[in-house]
Amino acid sequence: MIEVVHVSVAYEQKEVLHDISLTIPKGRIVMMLGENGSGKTTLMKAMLDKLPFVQGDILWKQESLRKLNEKQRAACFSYVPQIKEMVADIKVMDCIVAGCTRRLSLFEVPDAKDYAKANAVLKKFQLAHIKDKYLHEISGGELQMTYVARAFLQDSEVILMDEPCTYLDFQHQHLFLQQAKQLAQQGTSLFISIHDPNLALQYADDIYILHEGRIYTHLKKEEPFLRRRCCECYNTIYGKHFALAGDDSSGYLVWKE
Ligand SMILES: Nc1ncnc2c1ncn2[C@@H]1O[C@H](COP(=O)(O)OP(=O)(O)OP(=O)(O)O)[C@@H](O)[C@H]1O
Repeated sequence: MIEVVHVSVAYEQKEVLHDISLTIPKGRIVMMLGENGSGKTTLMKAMLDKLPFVQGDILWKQESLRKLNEKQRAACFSYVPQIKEMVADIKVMDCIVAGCTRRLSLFEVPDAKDYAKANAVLKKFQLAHIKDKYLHEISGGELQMTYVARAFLQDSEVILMDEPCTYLDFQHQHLFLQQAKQLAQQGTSLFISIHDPNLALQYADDIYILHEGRIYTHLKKEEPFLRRRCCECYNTIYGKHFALAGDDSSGYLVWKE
């Protein structure tokens, strides 16, 4: 379990995240929604120790993450960055099996089992045909799925994903989130930033809505009137533009003219 405890983060002197507290429990999918610039990427980077905090702490099994060295941190987290952060231009298969390397010792290389796992995940994503292509030869959505596949192979306890659905078509969004759900059922914790509230309502166990650098609300799957409350929250933040189409157990948010 990861606990973010009263974290504030600033760029130069300007604070952009204010007093954030949230929990990512074991085996749950936690999704973070929020308008552009609300601070989702900033929070993920702070969790990865890429940005210093103004105040607060992030705890992993009740110990400060800041006490972990890079190797310990890598064993704990996998990270799927926004696609604008391009990794090296290598072949898709090499990129995915690279996910295994950090649990291997210095002189070990990925073995047949690792390649079999990589092939299996590509097959589940219906992308077996891209495995021998270079990253610059595939589409934005295929690149996104490649990064996701790499993270899924890392066997880390927590996976952080920054807007992984952005470039995915409708089918691949669901293929990816179905796999995420399976990983969560096996005990992995997933922390995903996303813009589509309907995907969050369908797949998240916890939803945090960020607004202007603060947590505006926390919705839990188990609580009643989840969809209605999410809709009310959007209407309060963004003006009365949203309605719930359908009932509270399966309805979805729509934009009203
Ligand atoms: N390197 C930086 N230097 C200064 N300010 C930054 C930097 N990166 C982000 N910001 C600012 O911090 C705030 C939060 O940005 P962040 O990228 O975390 O938002 P986000 O919620 O991930 O947005 P989006 O949905 O558009 O990806 C924004 O006001 C942004 O302009």
